[in-house]
Amino acid sequence: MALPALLTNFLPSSIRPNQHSFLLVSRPCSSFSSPSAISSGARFAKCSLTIEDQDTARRSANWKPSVWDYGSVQSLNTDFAEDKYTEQVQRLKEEVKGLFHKEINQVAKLEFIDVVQRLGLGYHFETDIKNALSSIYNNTEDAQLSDDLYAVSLRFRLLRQHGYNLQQDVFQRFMNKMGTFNESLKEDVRGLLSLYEASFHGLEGETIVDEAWNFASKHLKDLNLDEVPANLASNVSHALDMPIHWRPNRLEARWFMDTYEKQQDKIPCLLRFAKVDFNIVQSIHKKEVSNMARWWVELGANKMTFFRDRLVEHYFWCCAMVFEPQYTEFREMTTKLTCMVTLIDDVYDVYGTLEELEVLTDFIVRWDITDVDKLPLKIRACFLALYNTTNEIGYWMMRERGINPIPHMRKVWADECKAYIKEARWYNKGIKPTLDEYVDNGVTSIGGLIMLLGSYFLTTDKPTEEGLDYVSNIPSVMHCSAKILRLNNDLSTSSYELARGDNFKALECHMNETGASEEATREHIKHLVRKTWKRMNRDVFEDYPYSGFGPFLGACLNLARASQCFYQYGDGHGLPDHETKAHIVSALFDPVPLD
Ligand SMILES: CC(C)=CCC/C(C)=C/COP(=O)(O)OP(=O)(O)O
Ligand SMILES: [Mg+2]
Repeated sequence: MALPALLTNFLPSSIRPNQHSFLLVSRPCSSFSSPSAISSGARFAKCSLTIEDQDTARRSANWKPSVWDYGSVQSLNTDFAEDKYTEQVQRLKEEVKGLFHKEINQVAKLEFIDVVQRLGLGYHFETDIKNALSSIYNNTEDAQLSDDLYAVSLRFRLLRQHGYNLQQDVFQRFMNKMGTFNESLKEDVRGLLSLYEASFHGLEGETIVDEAWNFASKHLKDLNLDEVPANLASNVSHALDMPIHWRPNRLEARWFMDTYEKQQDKIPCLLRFAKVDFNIVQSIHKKEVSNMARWWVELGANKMTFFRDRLVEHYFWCCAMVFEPQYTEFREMTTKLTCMVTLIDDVYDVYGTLEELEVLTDFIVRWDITDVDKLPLKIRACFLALYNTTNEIGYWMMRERGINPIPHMRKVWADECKAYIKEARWYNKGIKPTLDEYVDNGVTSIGGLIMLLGSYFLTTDKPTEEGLDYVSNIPSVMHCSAKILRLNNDLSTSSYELARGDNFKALECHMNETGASEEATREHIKHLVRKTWKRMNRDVFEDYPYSGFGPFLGACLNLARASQCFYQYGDGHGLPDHETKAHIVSALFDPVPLD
């Protein structure tokens, strides 16, 4: 019997135990034409055409196939799920819990909390951390907490992270009459680094925190790292690459374990706990991603090669949003929704003609499959996949949690498809929107809103109609998260998108509107990203009227963090065979070695 295309596409090339190469697909793939420079203004640049579905001329993105072998993903080893590790972790947890009650000075306590969080263990000690920070917030007697740049910045960062709106004035004593930081502080590398990390917790209008960011960034970049102790130097490079506040916690934990290991004053039971816990949680994630691979293969999604086949990457986005072990339903169902986002995004951006997309939009807005045969075969299959997946999740929610989210999900899908069709019309009519018009629409067309809606109702035991209404009306925190995702995406993908024939993205809109250079435009968009982070930092301080919002707020921050990481070095979603692959291997597939 001939193998279906999916299986022949994903046969493993070689198997090497103890490495994850066996998970990777090795086969020649069509080369992706390199993008023309943005600044060349290639508005309707070349794209290859193929004839499919009723002889319609279509664009093609020549997507690279998945880098993962789905057969291997379905049979991942989940050794750390065994009882012996769970028992070990319980013992270690008790031991570490005891350390929270040890009498140590306030700065040492802050450092301890920071290490616990960076090792990925914060979720085990939410109450202990809350209690410790509350007493540190109320302590005004420890001189080091107000006079030492390192300690003041660390305290500011951790308190802000946990919802205390500490005033920016705490940095005033390090500044001169000109309103800038004292130049002598540039010798204090540890202090500068701590100030730099703290400055990412600023709010709009906080000029002192902005100045802190300018000052610390400049002097950290100017350092000769060869003259700095090795571990500190490595922390500085890591921070300049991406601040802690913008990093997905699982990736940070994996990196930080190796760094902490080299620290002279490390606490061995804490490190051991971090390693074993990481591997246990990873085993849960592996089980989930293998379930997802099974679903994807059974769906036969490979037969629709005109969209990006990125199942594992989609799962990784969801895992970055909410990683804690108890949220399997969120990760699995939202992975399915994210697959649908990519599928439908590619139908609108590349595959469909404007006329077909107008009809498709009408079907999605009406949420009605009557006369679905009016749609061309492949587009019909996509619509049905999206429709069935959404309804299946709605049915599960009704059965398990007694509430029907389908009307809310329908609304978000409808809004998303209306945003897509607007972009398709712009493209087809040669309309060049202003940056504001574009971003306003782009926050919806990036697809994150459906994932964030899911992060409310799929992580809450008792979702309510009021909570669903609130989230589906897109509160500011959710809007900011999607905006950061959109801007980061455009910073990295628009040159490719223009080359294959897609609408103007943020960069081109701004360049077209203002005549600014590509370089200046990139700086402007990065500035908008930082500005949006500041708004989101404030939004998480708000009092939310509904219970069970914790994971939702975390997911908003974490989706933005995931976008910082996926798009940091290019299009890590569309072309995921570099940094994204390495991230997935280290966070999802490779256990931490235990000695
Ligand atoms: C986190 C999410 C939503 C992941 C889903 C993948 C996705 C649609 C990415 C953006 O694709 P793109 O680069 O083609 O975006 P667009 O076409 O909107 O510019
Ligand atoms: Mg697209």
